[in-house]
Amino acid sequence: MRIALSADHAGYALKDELADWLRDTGHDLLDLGTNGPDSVDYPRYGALLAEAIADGRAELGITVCGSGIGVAIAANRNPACRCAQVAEPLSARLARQHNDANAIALGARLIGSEMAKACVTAFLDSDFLGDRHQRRVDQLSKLPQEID
Ligand SMILES: O=C(CO)[C@H](O)[C@H](O)[C@H](O)COP(=O)(O)O
Repeated sequence: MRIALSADHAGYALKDELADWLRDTGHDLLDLGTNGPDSVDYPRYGALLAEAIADGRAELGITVCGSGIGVAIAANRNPACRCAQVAEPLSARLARQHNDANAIALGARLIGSEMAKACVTAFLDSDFLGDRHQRRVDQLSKLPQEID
């Protein structure tokens, strides 16, 4: 399973730290940048992550900006992406179990690297529970056209 990573300038250092850690633990990664501190705009990096998931280059994604909010909003513009902004591991676990999230967004200005790693571990170690949650995820896929 390949994991895509992306970040803006506010998130690239945490993204790179997570990439080193994930590589060391044997994960296959797709690093979509950015790769330095020069200011860039987060919509591109949220969108690049979602595109990699949509076209099958990655199964899961981790995206980072200052708060995690901007990249999450951008990623979720792609209907193939269900990206949850998380700041603690329970939310990361529930995002997989209930929402079948295929990406998480982290805020490098909000949480430290140990909390970020705890979120990533919870996300990667959890599975979608299906059942009633599948019905709701199916409904998400039909939005905004069909609201019962
Ligand atoms: O999109 C964001 C907020 O929703 C991110 O935190 C960005 O990283 C942030 O806005 C970048 O801010 P900067 O002042 O340009 O570094």
